[in-house]
Amino acid sequence: MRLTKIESYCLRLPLVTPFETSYGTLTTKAFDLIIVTDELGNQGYGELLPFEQPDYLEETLATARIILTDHLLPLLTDRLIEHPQKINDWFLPVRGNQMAKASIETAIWDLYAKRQGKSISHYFKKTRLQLPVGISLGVETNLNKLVTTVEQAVAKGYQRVKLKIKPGYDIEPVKRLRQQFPQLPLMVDANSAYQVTDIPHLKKLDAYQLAMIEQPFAVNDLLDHRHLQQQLATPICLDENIRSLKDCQLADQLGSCRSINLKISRVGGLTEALKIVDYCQQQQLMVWLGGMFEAGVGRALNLHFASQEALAFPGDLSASERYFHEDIITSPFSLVDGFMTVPTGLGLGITLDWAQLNKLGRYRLLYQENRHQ
Ligand SMILES: O=C(O)CCC(=O)c1ccccc1C(=O)O
Ligand SMILES: [Mg+2]
Repeated sequence: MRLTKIESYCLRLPLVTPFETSYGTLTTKAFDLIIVTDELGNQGYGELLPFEQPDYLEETLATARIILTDHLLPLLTDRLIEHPQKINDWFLPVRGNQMAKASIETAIWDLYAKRQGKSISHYFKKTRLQLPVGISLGVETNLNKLVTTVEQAVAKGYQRVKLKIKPGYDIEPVKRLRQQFPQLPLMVDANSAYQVTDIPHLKKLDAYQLAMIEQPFAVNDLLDHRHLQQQLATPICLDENIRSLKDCQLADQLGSCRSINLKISRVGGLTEALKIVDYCQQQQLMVWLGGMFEAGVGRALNLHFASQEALAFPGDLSASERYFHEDIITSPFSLVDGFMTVPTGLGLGITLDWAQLNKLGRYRLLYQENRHQ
C-alpha cells in the first residue's frame, strides 16, 4: 500500500480532574490525532501523545511534531508499505523520539488492519473481549478525600489502584489506604522522585503488600533500581526507563525490576511493544499496560493491546469519562460491571466524531502525494 495523505488535528482536552504527580500538575491533555490515507481511500488513526512539558520524558508535543514532519515522514512517504512491521527499521536513522514514531506507526497498523479486513486484535496473541482495569490516582494530600476517591473507584469496579507518591507523601497515604482496603490490589508510582539515599525509607513500603513500586529513581538509572530491588521484597516496576526491547532485556538481566509498565507510545509503536510482550513471556517477567491520558483512538488501541492474556494485571486503562468531558470518537469507552469492552470491527474498531474534531481541533495537512510527478 501507499500513503497518499497524512493529516492531523491538534487538540486540547481539559481534564475532568487535575492530575498531580511528583513532578507537577496536568490540567489539560494536548495531543494530535494523526490520520493516514492509502491509495484506496482507507484511513488509519494514531495519537501523538507526548506531554507539553518535558517532565515525564524528554519528548514534548512540540518537538514530536517537528520530528514527525521534518524527519519521519520523508522516510515514509515515497515507499510501498508491505507490512507495518517494517516501519521501525525505516525510522532507525532517527534516534529516540519514540512517541513521534509511535503516532504514525500505530496509525499505519490501523490502516493495514482495515485494508486486510481485520480487527487490530487479529495480530495479537490470545485476546479477550472484556477486561478488568485499574485506575491511577494523582497526589491527594487530604487523606480523607483520598479514601473517598478510592471508595468511589472501587464502587465503580476498578480492580486495582495506583497511587502517585513523592518524598513527604508516601508511607502515610499507603498506610491509610491499606488500613481501609486490606485486600485491594494497590501499587505506587514515584515518577523518578527518589534518590539512592532514600533506600532505607523506601524499604518501609515493604510492610504494605503493594503489588509493585513504579519508577522510584531517575529515568535512566538501572543500577540504583537494581540496588533497591535487591533489598526490597516488593517488585519494582519500570516505566520511564523502558524505551525499547533492549532496555527491557537490560533491566531484566541486571535485576533492576520484576515488572514492566508497557506503553505503546513510549517504546516507539506496536511492533516494538509486541516484541517486549514476547520477551517478558519467555522470561516470566511481569508486563502490563500503562497509559498516557489517551483519548478515544489511543484508548481503543490500548484496549486491544491489553486484551492479550499475557497482560493479565489490570492496566492504567480507565473509562473515558474519568479523564475527559468530551472525546473524539462516537462511543467513548465506559466501565460496565467492572469491565471494559474491547471494540470489534475493522482496525481499531472505532468511529471518529468528525463534528467534535472540527469543533475542538485545529486541522493540518502534513503530506499529500503529488500525482503529477
Ligand atoms: O491513566 C493513565 O492514562 C495513566 C496515568 C499515569 O500514571 C501517568 C500519566 C501521565 C504520565 C505518566 C503516567 C505514569 O504512568 O507514570
Ligand atoms: Mg509511571
